[in-house]
Formats: sequence, C-alpha cells, structure tokens
Amino acid sequence: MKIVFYGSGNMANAIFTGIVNSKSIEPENIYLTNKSNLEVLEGYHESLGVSYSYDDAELLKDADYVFLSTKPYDFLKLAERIKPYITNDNKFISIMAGLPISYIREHLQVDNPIARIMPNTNAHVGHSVTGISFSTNFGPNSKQEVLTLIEAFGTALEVKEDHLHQVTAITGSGPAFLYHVFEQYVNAGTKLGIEQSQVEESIKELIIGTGKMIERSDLKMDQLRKNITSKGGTTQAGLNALSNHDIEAVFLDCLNAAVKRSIELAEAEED
Ligand SMILES: NC(=O)C1=CN([C@@H]2O[C@H](COP(=O)(O)OP(=O)(O)OC[C@H]3O[C@@H](n4cnc5c(N)ncnc54)[C@H](OP(=O)(O)O)[C@@H]3O)[C@@H](O)[C@H]2O)C=CC1
Ligand SMILES: O=C(O)[C@@H]1CCC=N1
Repeated sequence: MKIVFYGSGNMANAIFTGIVNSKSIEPENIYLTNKSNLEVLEGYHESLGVSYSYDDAELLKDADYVFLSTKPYDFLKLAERIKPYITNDNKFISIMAGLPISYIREHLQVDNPIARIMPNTNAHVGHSVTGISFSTNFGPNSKQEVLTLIEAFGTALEVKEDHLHQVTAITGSGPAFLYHVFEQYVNAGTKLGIEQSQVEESIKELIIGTGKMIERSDLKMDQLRKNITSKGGTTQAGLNALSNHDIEAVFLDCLNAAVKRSIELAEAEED
C-alpha cells in the first residue's frame, strides 16, 4: 500500500508518525510533500525513513490513499496543483476541518472516493480519536483498509458527515481545551506558594496517572471521583467550591464556539 501526504504539518506529522510507529506500513511506502519546506521533509526522511518528493506525477502514480492535510484555506491551491496528476487509483482522505466532501470533489473535479477524517494530535502516541465519514462510492474493502489505517494511530468513530463539526470541537480540538485547563491548574497550584517547576512536574504526573486510571479501571469517572471524596474532607470542600461555577456551561460555550467556526469554515469556502 502506498500513501501520500499533501501537507506535512502538525496534524499530518502526528498521523504518519503514528502509522510508522505501528509498523503497519513500510516507511518507504509513505510519501510526504508540502508547499516548500524541504528541510522538514528531509528531517522526517532521516528520523522515520519515509519518502518525500515534490514531483506530483511520481507522488500520485499508484498512490492508494492521498491525505489532504493542508489548512482549509490552502486547499484551492492544492487542488490546482494535483488535479492534472490524479489517477483512478487515488482515494482521498481529507483532514481539513469543515470542508465537505462535495466541496472537495467539486474542486478536484474527479469522482474518486473521498473520506473525511477528524483526528487529533494524540495520534503521535497512538491515541487519536478519529471521526470518519465516507463518500457513497467508497467500497467496503477500501473502507476497511482506511479504518485499519486509522486504528494504527488510535480509535475510529464512523459518523454522518454533518456530525463531523461536533467531532471536530469535542475531540479534534479537544486536546487543546484540556491543555488549557491543565495550564490554569498549574497556575492555581503555583499560587499556593509551591515552586512552579515542582507544581508542573507533579501535575503532569497527576494527569498521566488519572488518564491511566480511566484507561485501566472498570469504574466510571463519577465513581472514581467519589472514591477520592472522603465525607467532609478536602476533596468535598474543593468540589463544593467548584460547584459555585457552572463548569459545564463554560465547556458548552467553548464547544459551541468551535462548532460554529467549523461551520463557518465550510460556508466560507463554499461561497
Ligand atoms: N493541528 C491539529 O490538531 C488538527 C488539524 N486538523 C486539520 O489539519 C489540517 C492541517 O493543520 P495543521 O497540521 O495544524 O497545519 P500546519 O500549518 O501545521 O501544516 C499545513 C501543511 O500544509 C502544507 N501546505 C500548504 N499549502 C500546500 C500545498 N499547496 N501543497 C502541499 N502542501 C501544502 C504546509 O507546507 P509548508 O510547511 O511547506 O508551508 C504544511 O506542511 C487543517 O486543515 C486542520 O483543520 C485536523 C485535526 C486536528
Ligand atoms: O484548530 C483547528 O482548526 C484544527 C482542527 C481541529 C484541531 N485543529
């Protein structure tokens, strides 16, 4: 299987690194390209053993899957670049937030199968949650191949295309929202008077340990929380203070803003 990444930035990097680490595809069968940053391509060739090229005819020849991994507003220039070289073998996988399959097809001007995926950068460590939606002409064998590819860097969640806006907000952007919460937690912890570096190290370990508890325990998160909350103790006091703030409303505001932006990205390109 030959796969090609048009775009080798933050998200593509997490995907192809996850695929290489999973050993599911020989690195030399993974081809990278980008707009002009040759140094980046040479770096990945050195570190991961992947191939790279700027020759679109070479890249797309016999390419089974072609990842469209540019920012949404760079897609039109990408479409112009690759249109002359697309072959019947090429099945497209778009990671571009907001851009509908119909829009991608309109500008590639081909009937090739197109899938949209919404991964996140936890693909680096094989734990992406990736929403996926297929065009109607994506055959069952190819669908399975794509799902297997995605499972090389995390879990796949097949959804209706319209629901990719919500998936983008909840899990595509999700790691950034959680990083922001963790940063505020470190700031608060430091304000208690402990050395910032000690607070940062201990909260990093707290997050990793809590993640592993969620991964390994059979208990749901509310029970895991209750198991820490001794009656009349420190945790209950802290949770009482937290309940004075509508945390759910804060996150709903955050997620709705991300969904709104995803819809705007789709509408902006379709205008
Ligand atoms: N970052 C994330 O966590 C997530 C991002 N996404 C989606 O992934 C896509 C990329 O985002 P991200 O990786 O953060 O962006 P980056 O800016 O990190 O990467 C963009 C890449 O696109 C390349 N590029 C731009 N124009 C062209 C072109 N004409 N031909 C080939 N390559 C081109 C750039 O090349 P060069 O460096 O040479 O300019 C660069 O490698 C976006 O659509 C985003 O919505 C989806 C889920 C999560
Ligand atoms: O911020 C963005 O638009 C991209 C899509 C999801 C995460 N990053």
